[in-house]
Amino acid sequence: MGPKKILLLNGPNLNLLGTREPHIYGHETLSDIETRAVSQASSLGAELSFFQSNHEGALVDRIHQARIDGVEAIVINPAAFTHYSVALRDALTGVSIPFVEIHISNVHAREEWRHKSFLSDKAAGVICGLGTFGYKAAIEWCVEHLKAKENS
Ligand SMILES: O=C1C[C@@](O)(C(=O)O)C[C@@H](O)[C@@H]1O
Repeated sequence: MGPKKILLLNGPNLNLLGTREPHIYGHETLSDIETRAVSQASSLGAELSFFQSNHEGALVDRIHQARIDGVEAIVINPAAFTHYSVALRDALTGVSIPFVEIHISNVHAREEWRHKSFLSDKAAGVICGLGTFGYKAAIEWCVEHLKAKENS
């Protein structure tokens, strides 16, 4: 059996990380996050691919492709789509791949409409407010989870 496949997805405006409201989202760029994620996964014996889009349909398509590619876990920061996308929820539940929802900021300490997520109740877990460290924690969990599943 080959290495466990993990997919990292980022939604709209996260391509602007580094310059986008740094007091909320910090100074790291998306490329910093993706590069670190690839090497973290590989050091844990997994294989990570990544994708960012500002378009809901493109993310839906990538989620469908994940099933064809044999991806076993998804880490997703759905960004603004979190708060209103039935399509992303249906795509994630439709492919039946466990996913971790992550947010860089603590959405519960922000505007009330950010408290609602269309994904959280379907997620294996939700991480928010830990900055970009949340990605690292989510990836580590995915690898542990997949290993435990394999050995059970
Ligand atoms: O774009 C984003 C980023 C975010 O998902 C976060 O990572 O904190 C929080 C969302 O409310 C927001 O729309």
